[in-house]
Amino acid sequence: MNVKQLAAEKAVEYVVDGMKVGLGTGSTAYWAIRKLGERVQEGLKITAVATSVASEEQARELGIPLVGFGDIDGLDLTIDGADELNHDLELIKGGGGALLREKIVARGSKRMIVVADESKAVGTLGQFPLPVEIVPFAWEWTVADLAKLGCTVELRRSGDGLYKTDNGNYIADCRFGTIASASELAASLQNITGVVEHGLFIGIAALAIIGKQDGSIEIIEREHGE
Ligand SMILES: O=C[C@H](O)[C@H](O)[C@H](O)COP(=O)(O)O
Repeated sequence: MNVKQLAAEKAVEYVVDGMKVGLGTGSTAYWAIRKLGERVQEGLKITAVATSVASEEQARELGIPLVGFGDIDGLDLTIDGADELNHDLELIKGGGGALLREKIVARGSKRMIVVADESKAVGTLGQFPLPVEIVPFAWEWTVADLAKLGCTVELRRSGDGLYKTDNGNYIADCRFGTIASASELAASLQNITGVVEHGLFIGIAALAIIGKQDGSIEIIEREHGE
C-alpha cells in the first residue's frame, strides 16, 4: 500500500473548479500533483503555482496551468508534505530543501492541507533535524549561532559540494532531539541575521491527512485561532 499516495489523493478531493492551488514539494506532494494532473486532463479548471523547480516541471509536464505570482494575489488551497507533524499541526518541513518557497506559498493560501504517512505524525517535534535556510555569506558564524540554541548542526551536502536551495542558499540541518516549544524556537531562529527562513510551520496548516498502512486515513483539523 502506498500510503503517501493514499493521503495525497484524498487531499486532491478538496480541489474544485476555479481554485488557485499551491503545489507542494517532495515524494508525498508528488502524488497530489500527479492526481491533480489527471483531474485537469479530465476537465478540472484550476490555476497553480509551484513551491520548487521540481514541482513546477512535474506540473508543466502534466498540463497543469501555472501562473506567475504577479498574476494572482493569493491562493485558495495549498497541498504539501511534511517531515514531522504534531497534534497541534505544527510542522517540520524542508527535508527536500524547499521550505522557503513552501512557507511563502502556504502563508499566501486561505488553507493549507498537509499530506503525510503515519511515520511523520509525532508527539513532540525534533527527532527529524530541523532544516534552516541560511545565506552563504559568513555561514560559519550563522552555524555557530544556531548551535548556541542547543542543537548539533550539519550543513547539508550534495555530491562533492554543499547543497544549494532553489534560491541559492545553504541548508543547516539542526538536530534538537526534542523541541519543547516550537514557537519559542521559531522566535530565536528569526533573531539570527544569517537565517533566511526555518522549517517550523506554526499556525499555518489547517488540516492534515495521514495515510496509514492498514489503508485507513486519519484527519487532524487545527482548532480555529489556535
Ligand atoms: O522541502 C521539502 C518539503 O518540505 C517536503 O514537503 C518534506 O520534506 C516532506 O517530503 P516527503 O513527502 O518526500 O517526505
